Amino acid sequence: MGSPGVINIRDVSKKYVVKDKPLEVLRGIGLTIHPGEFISVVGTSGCGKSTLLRLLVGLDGDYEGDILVGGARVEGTSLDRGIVFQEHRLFPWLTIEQNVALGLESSAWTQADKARAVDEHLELVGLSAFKRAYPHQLSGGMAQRAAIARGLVNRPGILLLDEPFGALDALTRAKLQQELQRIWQEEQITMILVTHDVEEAVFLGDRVVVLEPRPGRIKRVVPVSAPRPRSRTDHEIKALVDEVRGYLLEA
Ligand SMILES: Nc1ncnc2c1ncn2[C@@H]1O[C@H](COP(=O)(O)OP(=O)(O)OP(=O)(O)O)[C@@H](O)[C@H]1O
Repeated sequence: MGSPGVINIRDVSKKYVVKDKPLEVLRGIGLTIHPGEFISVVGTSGCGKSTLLRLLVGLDGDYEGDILVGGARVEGTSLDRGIVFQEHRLFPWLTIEQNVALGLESSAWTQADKARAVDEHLELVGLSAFKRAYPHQLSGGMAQRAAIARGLVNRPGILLLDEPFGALDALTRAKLQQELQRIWQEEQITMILVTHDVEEAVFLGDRVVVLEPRPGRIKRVVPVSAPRPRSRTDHEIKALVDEVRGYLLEA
């Protein structure tokens, strides 16, 4: 675990059945994601972003085309792919430490290795002092950091993030974006972030995938070559934010 494989998404299409009628949500999605890359996915509401993440994580195997990780077809969920959602999904009756340890439930590690990994990941997200606290004692941003620790504790090669900062205020959000950038650089894993926030997508991504709706298709893949650590006031970042916004308005 830990060394991410290349992800090949080949001609992926997905339909749901709504009221006995097929609803085409994704059509002909093709993308190769390199190990250690940070990919941001943006698109208007309902264009299939979360659906694409569900297919990548292996929560839904009912689609056309292929999704391969390290050459092997995605079949169900895997300890090698962590996921973080918009709501932190921490259990209120467990401490932060116990919640993070849940990410290791099905791992074959020894208790000592598990305890060490939990401590290291609480440290990574700056929550060591809160390990014995309960979720209601944390702010929204701290709870989301705990969810990121839980997603990473198993040392997956890939972390999928579905609007992880969507419910946070602007300042907390900006802080967590910086943190996520640092964590991604430290962990050297592949991250795929779904977001509505174009600035966030450009600030964090090596490439920004712009989806167009009905059915969801890739409209553009925009490379972001600005050096890291990045600044939001960087000219290139600002110009790319405008460019991506332009594509979304056309979509
Ligand atoms: N389980 C399901 N059954 C039927 N339709 C679904 C299901 N899940 C999603 N859909 C439909 O698929 C389309 C894409 O949904 P999805 O959640 O992937 O979009 P999204 O781009 O993530 O949206 P948002 O940005 O609003 O979160 C929507 O029209 C949604 O109603």
